[in-house]
Amino acid sequence: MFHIKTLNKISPLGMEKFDRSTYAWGDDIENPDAVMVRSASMHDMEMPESLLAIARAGAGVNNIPLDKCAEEGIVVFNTPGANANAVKEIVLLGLLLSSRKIAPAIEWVQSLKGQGAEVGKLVEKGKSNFVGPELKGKKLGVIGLGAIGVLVANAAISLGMTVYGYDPYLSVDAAWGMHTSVIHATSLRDIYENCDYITLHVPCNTETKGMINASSISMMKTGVRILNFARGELVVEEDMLSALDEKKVTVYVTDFPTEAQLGHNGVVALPHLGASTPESEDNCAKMAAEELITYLESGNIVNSVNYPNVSLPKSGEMRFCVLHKNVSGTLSKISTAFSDAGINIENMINGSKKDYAYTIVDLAQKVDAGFAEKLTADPDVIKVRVI
Ligand SMILES: NC(=O)c1ccc[n+]([C@@H]2O[C@H](COP(=O)([O-])OP(=O)(O)OC[C@H]3O[C@@H](n4cnc5c(N)ncnc54)[C@H](O)[C@@H]3O)[C@@H](O)[C@H]2O)c1
Ligand SMILES: O=C(O)[C@H](O)COP(=O)(O)O
Repeated sequence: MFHIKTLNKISPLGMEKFDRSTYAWGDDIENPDAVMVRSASMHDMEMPESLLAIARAGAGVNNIPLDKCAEEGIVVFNTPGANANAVKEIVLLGLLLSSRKIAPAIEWVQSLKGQGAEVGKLVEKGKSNFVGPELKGKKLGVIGLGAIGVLVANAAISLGMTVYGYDPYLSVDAAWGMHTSVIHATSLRDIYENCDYITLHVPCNTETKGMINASSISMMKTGVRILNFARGELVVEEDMLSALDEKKVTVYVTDFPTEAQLGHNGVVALPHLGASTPESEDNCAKMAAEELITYLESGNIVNSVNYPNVSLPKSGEMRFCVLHKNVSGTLSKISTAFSDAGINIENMINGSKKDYAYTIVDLAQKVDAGFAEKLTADPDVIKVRVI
């Protein structure tokens, strides 16, 4: 029986993937084999010894201590692209919200309640306060051309915008999916100096944290509109609020509001709604559940963010799954341990990601599962599972 702890509300369509005869799940599970999470922060959580894997039903994994998990042999997954369409759609809304003064206009119209037959006249008189520019013909800079950035770039082309895209780590798949009219920005400066609208679609990490700050804003066009549906920490808050006060930035649309931003002139704040559609919640939950089932039942790793993706069709009678450090000699130590014990390896695969590696060993015959302890005795071996 596998036990899955849920730290957020996860779509039932995902949880239904787990077979009730072999899985139990809930938010009160103790000593779980796996965790399903959305945005709940796991940084201060004690990781139970039983924990083998964490699946983030979503894209951003900055709520999970990835290195600590890797050190403890806990494989972390996310669900690449599963919520990208939902975010693309809300970014299009964000572009319009940043241009057409829609939020204050809606608020103002509501304030006319009680004006009776005068409402029509008041609307016509007041509407000039809410004039805003069209998107067509304007320049949009997309920073980060992954699952979301590419969809946003392509959609903006359809709206008649000129799109600049910046991503020094662009994947081949993303390049194939991108509209050929997207202009290749070779530096952030290209984006900052040229664009009327800038939208962020990068992960939050040590490289990107605070990338929008006084210095980067100083390179931008006066009146620029900035959209942040990626993570609040990408933007230095004080610098953004000053830039709004100085009218250097016209509008900052954010999905990650803070106390200081609420009510600040030029801030359009949404309550982290990017992925909140039934479709994306279902997609993410289903993909996350499938990743956990695959890992727990076969040891194959698909879509991990802290261990390499390694899959091997199961052959033979017994499988050893070895999570280990990516240091030279470990792989040969593992295979030598089997051959020294006279155990024949039927099939074997290995992969590495930064400091960590994963090896799957299939054996033609069953051996004493206690052999796993022999492998774990090696200081470079983190965890061994026998399936
Ligand atoms: N608001 C929401 O609800 C919501 C929903 C989904 C994702 N997100 C956020 O959006 C981010 C992107 O999501 P995604 O699904 O497109 O992820 P993704 O991994 O498909 O794409 C991220 C892209 O950023 C690029 N990148 C990384 N570092 C970069 C840098 N320094 N400069 C430029 N590009 C860089 C990568 O090469 C990759 O192409 C997530 O990490 C998450 O934080 C927010
Ligand atoms: O990174 C993500 O996928 C989004 O921020 C969505 O977060 P959520 O699952 O909490 O809505």
